[in-house]
Amino acid sequence: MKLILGSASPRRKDLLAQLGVVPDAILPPDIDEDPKPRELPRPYCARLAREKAQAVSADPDDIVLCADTTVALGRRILGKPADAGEAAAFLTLLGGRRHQVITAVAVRRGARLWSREVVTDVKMKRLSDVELNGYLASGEWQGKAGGYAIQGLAGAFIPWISGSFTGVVGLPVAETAALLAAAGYPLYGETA
Ligand SMILES: Cc1cn([C@H]2C[C@H](O)[C@@H](COP(=O)(O)OP(=O)(O)OP(=O)(O)O)O2)c(=O)[nH]c1=O
Repeated sequence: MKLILGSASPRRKDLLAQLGVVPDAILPPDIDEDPKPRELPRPYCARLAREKAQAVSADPDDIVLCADTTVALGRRILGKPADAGEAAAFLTLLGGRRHQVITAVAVRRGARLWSREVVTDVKMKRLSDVELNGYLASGEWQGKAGGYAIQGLAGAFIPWISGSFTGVVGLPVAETAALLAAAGYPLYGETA
């Protein structure tokens, strides 16, 4: 049995390491991340995590771990901004409001799949022009759902969350540990 992390995200590798888990291989899947018409954020996020897990090729006994993080403003899905202009638009929408960060985790072993979604409420303060421009110049928005990363400079914009900090960063470690255990991964070194 091998553990395959199906993710290009360095955050996910680091959060797994927090659990003492080092993947045997990292095989990022390449799937279409476009939402379907009228698709809501939570089902969208869950679908993407499952599709990522199905897209990684693995031996029947291997465990594949994938996740997706989606920022939701009401029914609206804010993905990874294409450019600084879109990041500015997202941050302007998010500032002064509460939004949700959903991370869906999917673990697959052969034909069996275990998955969970973790929803965290996040409050972002309204950003001044200096804060917004400084953040855009940092480049930290790149590759981040909603155009920000709580674990970096944008932490200064977030006075309050309710839910899972590691979920916002990209991999909720408590739920991930439970899913890995369900799939038979020896998390605490135990042998089957
Ligand atoms: C909201 C938020 C998101 N993010 C990141 C986590 C994810 O890497 C990214 C959302 O994009 P995802 O599509 O979930 O993941 P990814 O494209 O980085 O990697 P892969 O699909 O290969 O697993 O946003 C943060 O790092 N901090 C945050 O505060």
